[in-house]
Amino acid sequence: MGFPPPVSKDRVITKYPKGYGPQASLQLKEDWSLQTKASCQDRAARNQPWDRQKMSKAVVVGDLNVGKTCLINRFCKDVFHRDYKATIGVDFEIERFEVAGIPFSLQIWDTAGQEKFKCIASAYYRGAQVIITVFDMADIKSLDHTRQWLSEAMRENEAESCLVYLVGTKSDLLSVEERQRTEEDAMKMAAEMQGEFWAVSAKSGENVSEFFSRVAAVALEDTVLRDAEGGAATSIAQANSIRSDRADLEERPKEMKSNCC
Ligand SMILES: Nc1nc2c(ncn2[C@@H]2O[C@H](COP(=O)(O)OP(=O)(O)OP(=O)(O)O)[C@@H](O)[C@H]2O)c(=O)[nH]1
Repeated sequence: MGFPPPVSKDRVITKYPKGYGPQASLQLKEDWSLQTKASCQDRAARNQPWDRQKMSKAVVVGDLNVGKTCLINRFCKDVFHRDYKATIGVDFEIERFEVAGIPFSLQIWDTAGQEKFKCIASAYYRGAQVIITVFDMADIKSLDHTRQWLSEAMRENEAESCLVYLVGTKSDLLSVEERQRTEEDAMKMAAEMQGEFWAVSAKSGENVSEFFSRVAAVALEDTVLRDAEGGAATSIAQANSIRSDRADLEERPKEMKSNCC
């Protein structure tokens, strides 16, 4: 089976990461629950094989051109491209973390915002524990559309509950006043979605790794608590379904793309 490569230092999360701000989140706690910490200590002591480690699926949705791919690329590869290249269908990256002492992987699915590719992308919403709805802070219409993106993602996903994030990108393009106004509107939308708001810039890197660290820490806790409720099989079953998603993505016949588009 072998050992996985070590997790890079900036993916080791020992302290519960803060949210974007007190008004941006419904969840203001400052640490993992005692149950989560006890469970993590227990798992770390048992040193479980890496192929049975916890994994969560996050899907990133939103209008075309809002900056979904750039956000993921900034976090996973630390690059930023100025030129727009539309995502065709879906793609994903896996980022490995160590959270509260245990290995944890976040699978981040980048989906196409273009209408003609939507039917490919929505087939991959299934099994997502985290839904990240993205809008462009310099294009207020894209904020209005996040409601629709979230409801479609929830419908296709079929999960009972999800962790919801509303992310405003391109914060570097706004003046202080514009940013303040847009953030106020976005925080209202996030509250309506029962989600958490973040403002980021893939160009400058502002808040990108803080955001994904927060997602990883919250998702790990959610997974641990679900396991405690539903038996240890939950996250392993989920990891298996994620693996089969990858196989599906690679093997799905080309005709699906041509039928859709
Ligand atoms: N100034 C600025 N431009 C950005 C930022 N993020 C993305 N962009 C630009 O916005 C355009 C679209 O970015 P993408 O990440 O490709 O958008 P997308 O949402 O993935 O688009 P689809 O794949 O069509 O759904 C590109 O030209 C990027 O350079 C940012 O933080 N600041």
